[in-house]
Amino acid sequence: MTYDMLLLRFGEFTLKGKNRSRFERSVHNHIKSVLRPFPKANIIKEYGRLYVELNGESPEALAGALKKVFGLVSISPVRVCPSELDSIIKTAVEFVGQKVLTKETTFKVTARRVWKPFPHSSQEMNHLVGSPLLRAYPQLKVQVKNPEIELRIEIRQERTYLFYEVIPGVGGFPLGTNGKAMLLLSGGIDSPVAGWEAMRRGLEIQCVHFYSYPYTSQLAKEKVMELTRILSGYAGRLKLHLVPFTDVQTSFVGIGQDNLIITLMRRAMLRIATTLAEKEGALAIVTGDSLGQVASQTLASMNVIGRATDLPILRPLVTSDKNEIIRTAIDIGTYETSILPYEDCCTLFVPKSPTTNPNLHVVERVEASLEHMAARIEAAVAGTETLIIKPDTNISAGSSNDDGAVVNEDWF
Ligand SMILES: Nc1ncnc2c1ncn2[C@@H]1O[C@H](COP(=O)(O)OP(=O)(O)OP(=O)(O)O)[C@@H](O)[C@H]1O
Repeated sequence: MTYDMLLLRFGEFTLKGKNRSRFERSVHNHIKSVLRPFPKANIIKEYGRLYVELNGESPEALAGALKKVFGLVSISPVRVCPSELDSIIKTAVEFVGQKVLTKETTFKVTARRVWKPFPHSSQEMNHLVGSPLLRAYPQLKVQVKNPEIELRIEIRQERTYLFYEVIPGVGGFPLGTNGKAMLLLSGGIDSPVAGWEAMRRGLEIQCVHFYSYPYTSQLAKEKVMELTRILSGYAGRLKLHLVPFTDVQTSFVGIGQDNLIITLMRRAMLRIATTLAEKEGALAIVTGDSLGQVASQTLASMNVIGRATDLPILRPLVTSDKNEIIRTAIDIGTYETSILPYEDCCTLFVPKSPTTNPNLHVVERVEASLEHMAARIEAAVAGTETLIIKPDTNISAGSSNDDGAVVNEDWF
């Protein structure tokens, strides 16, 4: 099938109101970044719409890449012709002729006259194009409901578009148009999905990962870097803050409060993430919590943990079932990496039965009794190494090692 262009459709919000130019700029940049591997493709902007000229690039491959662009509602590969009746009929006959038609292929024409000065209404066009098609291809049979072929024709002033398919995009808001947030990224299944959902809602994210060397390995760290690399495919590039958490975490061990360890750890994570957020100008913290999934994700736990920060905590997965989360993880490409068996610091020193109902006063009293906690938290922030990761970053080759930060210069 020969197509000339891809027609891109966006949510209404991108087309109207005072945010329009900001939204458009963001979408345009995002499209440019995902289409970088297709040098012949050319983005054109016309009458508030975006099109991609194929110039020989594969429409399937381009549509696959464009499914990473937030705010994009649907994509149609189109043939184009001048907005003149003869030309539209000729192009339609040729276009349908490229389809494999069996003995009785059901079809219909759905025309839409957007450019009102065009002399034939949408209804008239259905007949004016349908009749020559029936004459040219006697195997076609008109069927209004669920035909095998629906030839759609959109008549605009600049040109007319003919197409069959409307391929769904991911929707949401253009990247970064709703502010900035810190994503607490573990190596698990949930937090990368939460990060993707947050980006889809227009948030720019920066990832924060806590590791406890030597209890957690270099491989565990590289796994999180790889997850960040995959997520960066949706953002162009992402910052990853790697926080040394060993000192803070081990200070909770052996104080006779084993059932509170996870609560204490999570609160410390939030305090560190809040400081990093302030430095980076982020206004929220995103986590992969899903209500009731584990002890630290009961409502009572979330309540006590969440009070360690003044920033809003966004939990995109809070009401999702595990199966739904896994399905999204597979779709966005993070699942295979998430299930690699490298340990997360949260699984260390964890008691058999952590509390599901921590008491805020008790937790605060325990925290107040811990020596040098503020200094340990400060040291963790100071020791944080920040990487910039892009889709083509080679994680194992240029990665940081356990002795300190070795960051490949190309990443910046
Ligand atoms: N080492 C870590 N670094 C950064 N954030 C973390 C870390 N461990 C946990 N988190 C954050 O806390 C949330 C809850 O973690 P937990 O391990 O209890 O649950 P989970 O359901 O297994 O989540 P995930 O699948 O994302 O690991 C995670 O989704 C993540 O946002």
